[in-house]
Amino acid sequence: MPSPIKDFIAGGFGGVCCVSAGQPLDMIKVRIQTMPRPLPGQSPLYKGTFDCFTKIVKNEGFLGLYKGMAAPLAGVAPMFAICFFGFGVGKRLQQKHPDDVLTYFQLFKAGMVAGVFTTVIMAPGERIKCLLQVQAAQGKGAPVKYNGPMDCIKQLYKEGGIRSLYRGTGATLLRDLPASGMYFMVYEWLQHILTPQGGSRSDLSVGRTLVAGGVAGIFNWAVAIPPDVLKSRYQTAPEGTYPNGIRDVFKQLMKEEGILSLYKGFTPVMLRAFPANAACFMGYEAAMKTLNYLAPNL
Ligand SMILES: CC(=O)O[C@H](CC(=O)[O-])C[N+](C)(C)C
Repeated sequence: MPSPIKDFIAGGFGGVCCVSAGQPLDMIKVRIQTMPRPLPGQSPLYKGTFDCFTKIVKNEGFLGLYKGMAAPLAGVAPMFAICFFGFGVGKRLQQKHPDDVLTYFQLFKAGMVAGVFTTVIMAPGERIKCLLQVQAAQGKGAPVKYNGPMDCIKQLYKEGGIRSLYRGTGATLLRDLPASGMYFMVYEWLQHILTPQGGSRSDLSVGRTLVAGGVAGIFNWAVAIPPDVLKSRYQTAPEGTYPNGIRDVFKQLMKEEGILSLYKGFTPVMLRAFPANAACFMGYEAAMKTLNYLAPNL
């Protein structure tokens, strides 16, 4: 019988693996999604993923790619812990008996439950992360508003209380409910179809777990990118820019940049999605196996 505590601990370890493997490409994604629109005759700040990568390394050093990583590590490990815990809850809510096998649609719904759980941490975490990443994009010499994640939390709270910290919650839910559903359903589906006949899903196979985790990450983001673009814009805009929330962001983007702007950052997102989530599920499964060995009754 899967234990909620083990789901929580193993999920947290999966999150640490995910951030470590995915941070540089996440940085590139947010920089591309939020770069200012070039004026007529000007060339864009970043011409693409590789250009953005080389500019960050040239202007800020290699460690520039890992700027703002303390916040994701502190936020993402608990977020993944809650996410895997929430997935477990979502599954249990639909089972009459712990051994009941769920359909893929039921796994999708359990993933959506995980999405609801994670938003509590994800919404403020993403707001802080995006603000710090965009601030870093302004380069050396530009005025620094936030001196790190804690200062960012304090200032946001002072400016607008909890509401300001949680700005973008609707957009985060819009992104993470279907995306998390997809994430867990695809992972379980691939684990199932890649398990050889006569083998068991619970035998840990590194190759199968990496493929299933990596592809689950790709499917997660295929669904998540458009709401993610709206969310990043909304969460990093000065107060009052979009009085009707992401509806205003959507209208402005459609008017000024067209439908393709909803896929801004597609390349770095997809380049990150496979390794980051392969590492995440590998970390989760390895931690779960270790916990089952060390503490079978937990
Ligand atoms: C948006 C996000 O954090 O997606 C997670 C995968 C990733 O690439 O970080 C999945 N999930 C939202 C289910 C935690």
